Amino acid sequence: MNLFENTPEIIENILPYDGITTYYGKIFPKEIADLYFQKLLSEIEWKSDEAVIFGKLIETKRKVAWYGDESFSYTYSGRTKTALSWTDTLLEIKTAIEQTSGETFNSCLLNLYHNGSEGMAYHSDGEKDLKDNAAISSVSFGADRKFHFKHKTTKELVSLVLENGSLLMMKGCTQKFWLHRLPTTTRIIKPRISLTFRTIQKPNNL
Ligand SMILES: O=C(O)CCC(=O)C(=O)O
Ligand SMILES: [Fe+2]
Repeated sequence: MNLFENTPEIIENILPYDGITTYYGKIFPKEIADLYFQKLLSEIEWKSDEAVIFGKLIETKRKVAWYGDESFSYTYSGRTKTALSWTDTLLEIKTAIEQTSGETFNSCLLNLYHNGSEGMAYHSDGEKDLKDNAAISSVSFGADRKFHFKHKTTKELVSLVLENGSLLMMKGCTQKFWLHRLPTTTRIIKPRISLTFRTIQKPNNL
């Protein structure tokens, strides 16, 4: 596959200050992105996510999965999860992302949003297991969805559309200063899969 056949317009930094978030645009051609969407839909062990909201354990409609180099444990939204081993498809995508960005990753959190009624509320990914200031790259397949950033103190908003086959990379101090969310919408009736590649810090005794 030649990733550079259709070199997309790169937006080096979509944030005005306090972080670096690069939008690489559609790094996969449509046919390849559609194929990856179908493969991921059937191959990944999708599970409902669990979150504690007002002291109650809630199951999300959005499905999630967690893959990595080793059986890492990772705490996300207050719940601890253990990573499954990479599939061939995930390794292929990971290699493409690493080549495009020059960054490396050891794990990936996947999200499946069945339609626009499912999203993710404002948060930042600064959990203690994540390496400080390491890049987080988000690959999108399926329906195009809006993505919002909000500065934690100035409240400035930045919005973009994450397209089918696109790559967004959050790095530097982005997580420290900015929240991000995937807003819900009634307009979108098709599903979307996102892959967020991350670097989990290994405990010192491993
Ligand atoms: O689906 C997305 O693009 C965002 C997912 C996200 O922010 C996360 O998993 O932390
Ligand atoms: Fe996130």
